[in-house]
Amino acid sequence: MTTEQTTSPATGSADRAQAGRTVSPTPVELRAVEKRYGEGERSVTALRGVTLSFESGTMTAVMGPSGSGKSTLLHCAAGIERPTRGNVLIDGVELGALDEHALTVLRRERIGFVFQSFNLVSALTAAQNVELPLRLAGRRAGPGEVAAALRRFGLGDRAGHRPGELSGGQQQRVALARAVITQPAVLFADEPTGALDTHTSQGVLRLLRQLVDEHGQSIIMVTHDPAAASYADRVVLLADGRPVSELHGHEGPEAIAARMAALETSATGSATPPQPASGPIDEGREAVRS
Ligand SMILES: Nc1ncnc2c1ncn2[C@@H]1O[C@H](COP(=O)(O)OP(=O)(O)OP(=O)(O)O)[C@@H](O)[C@H]1O
Repeated sequence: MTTEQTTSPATGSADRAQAGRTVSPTPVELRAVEKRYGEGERSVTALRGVTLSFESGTMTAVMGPSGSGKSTLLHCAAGIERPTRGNVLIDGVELGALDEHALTVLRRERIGFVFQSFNLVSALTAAQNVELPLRLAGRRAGPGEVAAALRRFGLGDRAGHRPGELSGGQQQRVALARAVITQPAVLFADEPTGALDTHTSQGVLRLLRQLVDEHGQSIIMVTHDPAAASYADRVVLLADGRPVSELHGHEGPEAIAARMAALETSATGSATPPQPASGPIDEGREAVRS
């Protein structure tokens, strides 16, 4: 693993280094990643040689027209799908070299995921949902660890509530607490505000930003929403399975929307992205993608 300790760009990196966890300067790297679905005439090439790296302690938004490959990129980067060609590295570890078990362990320990549809386990309380990734890894939460995680996301008084008793914004905050309880190298967010109203979305986006600025979390977020992308340090625009341009430095939603509009005009095809799992308790494993 080619990791090194660093104290920048945010204090959280220092926190984690002090806690004994190394912080890679490049937590996620894609090298010439291609992804093809199916074979022969009916095959679809979703990613066409994508080379991208993502810096530690930054938030990147991935945007592009429908069918441009955003979800596929996220799923390949997170080790949920295997590329047809090319390499993905998480914390310097090449995913293609890992067998299914090792990949599962790496996903569980080093990757957090939040989805548009929250993917909480409906039969479990907020606290049990947050603790789930630790339990699946065969660990118990430290004393007060789950309560502290819930408080951090403004849910200190909701620990015993089940998802059905929580608002959409509260459910997404439980999902965020669950995604970062393992201190992942990277947090992937797939349309995290897609099911929320504007006001609630802003609350969730501010929390994501706070994770980056105060805790050094690296975040990669797919979104259709220029307002959501404006919270990112960097916006990568995809078209037809390739990155075609980038915006840097907290561009306003109008500038991002204008770039998207230009891309939309040259978009090809449309997509039905893979649907995330949802369901009863034993889908908890799937819900945290471990
Ligand atoms: N499981 C699959 N089997 C076959 N084709 C797929 C599969 N998943 C995605 N595709 C195809 O790959 C291409 C990229 O899909 P992807 O879902 O990554 O795009 P997207 O940019 O996330 O789209 P959207 O914005 O509509 O969610 C599309 O042409 C899509 O039809």
